[in-house]
Amino acid sequence: MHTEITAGTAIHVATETGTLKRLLIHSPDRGLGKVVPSKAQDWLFEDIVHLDTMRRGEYDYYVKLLLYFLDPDKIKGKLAEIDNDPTRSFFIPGSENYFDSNCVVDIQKLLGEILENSEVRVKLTAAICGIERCSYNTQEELNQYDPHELAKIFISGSYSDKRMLFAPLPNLIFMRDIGIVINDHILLNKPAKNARTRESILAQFVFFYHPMFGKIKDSIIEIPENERHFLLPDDEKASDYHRCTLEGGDVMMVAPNHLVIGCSERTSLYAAQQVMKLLFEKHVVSKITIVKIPKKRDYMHIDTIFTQVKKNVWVLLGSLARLGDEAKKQDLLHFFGPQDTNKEFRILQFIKDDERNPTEIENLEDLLTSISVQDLGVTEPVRFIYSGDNEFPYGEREQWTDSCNLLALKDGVVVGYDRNDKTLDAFRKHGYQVISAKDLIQKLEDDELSVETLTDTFITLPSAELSRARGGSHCMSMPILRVSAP
Ligand SMILES: NC(=O)NCCC[C@H](N)C(=O)O
Repeated sequence: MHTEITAGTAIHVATETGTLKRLLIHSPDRGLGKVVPSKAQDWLFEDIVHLDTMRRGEYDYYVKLLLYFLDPDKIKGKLAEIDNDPTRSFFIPGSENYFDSNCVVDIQKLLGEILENSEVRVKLTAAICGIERCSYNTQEELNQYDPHELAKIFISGSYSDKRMLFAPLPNLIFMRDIGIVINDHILLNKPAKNARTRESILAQFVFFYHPMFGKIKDSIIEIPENERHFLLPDDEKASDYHRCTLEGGDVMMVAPNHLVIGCSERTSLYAAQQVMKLLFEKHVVSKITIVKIPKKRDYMHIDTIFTQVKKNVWVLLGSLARLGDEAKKQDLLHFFGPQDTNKEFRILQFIKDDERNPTEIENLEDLLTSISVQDLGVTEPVRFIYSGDNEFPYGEREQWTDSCNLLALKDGVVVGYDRNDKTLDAFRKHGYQVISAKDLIQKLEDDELSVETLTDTFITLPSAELSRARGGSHCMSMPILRVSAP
């Protein structure tokens, strides 16, 4: 396994909290600095962002942290030099000082590498120019570009001289959504929103052509479109039962045998059903749970309402969980049937070869308990930490800024945003130490702490700008290799 990790070709994810060894990310690029207020919502941002703060003051900490955990040789001993470089060259793919890790991998680097092959360059340029309606001359011109500069253009939508060619891809920082590793397979997405279409084409080419994924080329799963859908008038398509869309934030590999799929604003029931069929046929997993959540911008994907912290610990939004139901039952007004968002909430579990007899699971806590106990073999009590400590109105407020969207670097050690004070208090009450990424990185650099001995820790990332983009550290990662603790 070790040689494979160094060579960078092992692909395997079977849990949400096994020690993270390799992942795909994308650092905020120049395209994010081009979002204007009138387009922010079309491009799925709540606001425009300050790019320099987002990079230097926030995202760069995420990268440094990931390097300390996954590839420390690339960073240890160099912190002062990195922090004192006003050009941030350490973080810029293609620059002389770029960290260039096989473990913390920016998709832009992989894209540049596949574009070095002229056949791939011609095909991908034609595909991008096709969806972006570029002229033939533009297509010819792009084919002549340096491959790594072309990768930047495809992602940012603009030339290095600042001219815009097409829209940016501000959401590519949310790498989770472009695909998901399920054991040793990769499931590619089918984005629900036009703003994310180009991302999925770039990802498709990277997964099919980059040698990092060469060994599993036959294990890349694409969901076929539904032929019934083609014949519907446009105005019926959006609400259509046969719509086929799926985004990675709705797919969670919780245990080697068990995949959870969210049906949400972004992932349709039809797509979930297709994935189930394909994965059961290929014997990739034996259990699939579908969690249907209200189609609301606030919830977007299931990883915005719950993520796993440790084999026996989960963070979740109380109002969509059992706690929310109990609170409602105590409110006599509920007999008069006010709007109940939970009525759209449903959990069904399907077992391979008995798909026609799914089991209904009453609430999120029961599902998460069964994953911890039955699938992961936990013997200690299963614990739930609620967004905003489930105190009104902080549960909802902090969920909006990604309190439930945490990335586990290893079992019990998670990264999340610093702004969710009540959720952080809840973590402290459950015995977690809370430490800022900045302090932790310095302590790792000074050998005052070590990654190996860290347990039950919440690492906070600065998040004023990042949270405007509507995703957290779970969304910003696409794990490719995790090694589970015995
Ligand atoms: N998995 C996630 O929840 N990803 C967050 C995606 C945020 C992005 N602005 C979007 O709306 O698609």
